[in-house]
Amino acid sequence: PGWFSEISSMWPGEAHSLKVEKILFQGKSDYQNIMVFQSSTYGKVLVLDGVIQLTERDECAYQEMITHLPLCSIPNPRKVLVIGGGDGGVLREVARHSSVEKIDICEIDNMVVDVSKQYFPDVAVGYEDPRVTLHIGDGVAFLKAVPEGTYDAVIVDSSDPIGPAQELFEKPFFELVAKSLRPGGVVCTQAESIWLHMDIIEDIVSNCRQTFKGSVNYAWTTVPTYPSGMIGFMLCSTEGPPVDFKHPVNPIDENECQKSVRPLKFYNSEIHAAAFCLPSFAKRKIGPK
Ligand SMILES: NCCCN[C@H]1CC[C@H](NCCCN)CC1
Repeated sequence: PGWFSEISSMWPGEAHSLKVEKILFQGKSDYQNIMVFQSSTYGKVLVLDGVIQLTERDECAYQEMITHLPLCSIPNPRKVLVIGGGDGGVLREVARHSSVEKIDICEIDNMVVDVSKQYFPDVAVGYEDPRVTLHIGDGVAFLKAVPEGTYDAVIVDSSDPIGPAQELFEKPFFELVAKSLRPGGVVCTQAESIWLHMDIIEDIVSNCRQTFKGSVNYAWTTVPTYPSGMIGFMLCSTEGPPVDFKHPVNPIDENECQKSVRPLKFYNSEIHAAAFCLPSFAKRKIGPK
C-alpha cells in the first residue's frame, strides 16, 4: 500500500513510480541496499540502492536484447562471459544458444544472486544450466586473470556508474575486455539512456572507438520501468573477422522452443536491426562516423 518512487541524482527532476502491494525483502549486502517488492501492475520488482534493476513484466526486453544483440551477430558463439547480471536473466538468454559450450559469470554481490533465486525463479533459472560457472568477485580482477583471447562474447550487465559498477564504465575495463576477446569477438554493455546521459555515452563511445578496432555501435530498446523508458547498449567487436551488428548472421527464432525455458517475448531479427536506428540528436553525437 503506497508508492515506490525511483528518485536519483542520476536523473534529476524526474522519478518513475510504481504502486506497491507488499514489500517482500529488504537487506544490505557488502555493496548495496537490496529491496524486493510486489508491485500492483509490473509483478515483483528488484531495487538496488533505490534504483529499479528489473521487474517481472518488462525484464524480457532488457535481458533478451543485451544478450541476443551480440550473440546473434557472430556465427558460432562458444565461450561467453557475463560481468554483473547477478539476477541470472542474461544467463537464461545465453542458454538459448546451442552453440555455446561455456558460460562464465562474474558478479560482485552474492546477496543479489541469493535474492534473485528466492524471489525471481523465472529469472534465476539461468543458473540451472550446466554450462554456467558462477564467480563471486570484482569483474576487473576477474578479467586480469583471464588468458588473452578466451571469449567469443562478453556481456556487461551492470548497474549504473554511481555505485559498485563505476569502474565498468572506464577505459581500463574496456581494455581488459578487449584483451579477453578473440579476434572478431564481441562485447555488449549496458549503456544508459540518450535522453539522460548523452555526456556519459559520448565518453563511452570515445573510449570504445579507441579500444575496439572492429566496429562500435550504439543500440537501444524500450524498458518501461527504466528512467526515460529506454536503455542503450554499446556493441563492439575486436579486430579480426568483421562483425556487422545490424545484420544478425546467427538468428534465433522467436518460436524456437528449445529444451530451455519459455519462448522469446521481445527479441526478433527485425527488432535487432531496428535497435541501431538512432534519433537525429543522438546520431550527430554518437552515430557511426
Ligand atoms: N539484469 C538486469 C540488470 C539491470 N541493469 C541496469 C539496472 C539499472 C538501470 N538504470 C537505468 C538508468 C537510466 N539509464 C539500467 C540497467
